[in-house]
Amino acid sequence: MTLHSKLEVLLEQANIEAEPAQIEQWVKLVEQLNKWNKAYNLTSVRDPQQMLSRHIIDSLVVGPYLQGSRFIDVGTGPGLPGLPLAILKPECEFVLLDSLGKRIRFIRQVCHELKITNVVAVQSRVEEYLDQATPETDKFDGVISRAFASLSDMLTWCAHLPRENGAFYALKGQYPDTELVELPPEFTLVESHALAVPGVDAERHLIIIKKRG
Ligand SMILES: C[S@@+](CC[C@H](N)C(=O)[O-])C[C@H]1O[C@@H](n2cnc3c(N)ncnc32)[C@H](O)[C@@H]1O
Repeated sequence: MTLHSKLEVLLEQANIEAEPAQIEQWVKLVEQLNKWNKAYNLTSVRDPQQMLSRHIIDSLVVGPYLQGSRFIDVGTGPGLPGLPLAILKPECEFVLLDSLGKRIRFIRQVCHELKITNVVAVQSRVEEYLDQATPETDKFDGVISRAFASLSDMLTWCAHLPRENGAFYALKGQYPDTELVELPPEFTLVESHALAVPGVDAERHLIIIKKRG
């Protein structure tokens, strides 16, 4: 089965509607991940067919929960989940941030090749990116992360990034009971969702957290 047809099946199973041009961009993203993986050590998933479910669909299932128009993906690595989401939501702006230069160079190269215009890739430690004095317009409706840090560390390092009423979206494996007990007191869990990811047997959960009002 080609990557294209396999992705079409997975998208249908996940109830994700997409234009042919978007499907083509996700396939090209997988091809770029596969091409640069050895040189840049981008992901431990080596099989492009596996990348479709474990990277593309696993990122896209977050899409329906995002509220707003400006997002940051912290610890994005090779652009996950930020790049698949930016392709899904071309009307939104995405900042993709990672401390490692080679991952940011990969994202810039992919954006150039795939003509993705709603992504800005930033090399920085998240703790050093923006500060309390940053205007609201430069802050974010959503701070997204996957496989980045404990909830407590993520919230502490990223507390200055959301706009007023903005949210944190953390993509986790098993439901993170222990991490939720240890949330810093100024934050509260607003929603959690068990996610079904076609082609992925492991548990997936989306945790949505906000600052207390
Ligand atoms: C395990 S990888 C996950 C990458 C991607 N989100 C994914 O799901 O495949 C964690 C990433 O976080 C980045 N990272 C770790 N600490 C960071 C920090 N303080 N600021 C920015 N990036 C950081 C690492 O360079 C790495 O690319």
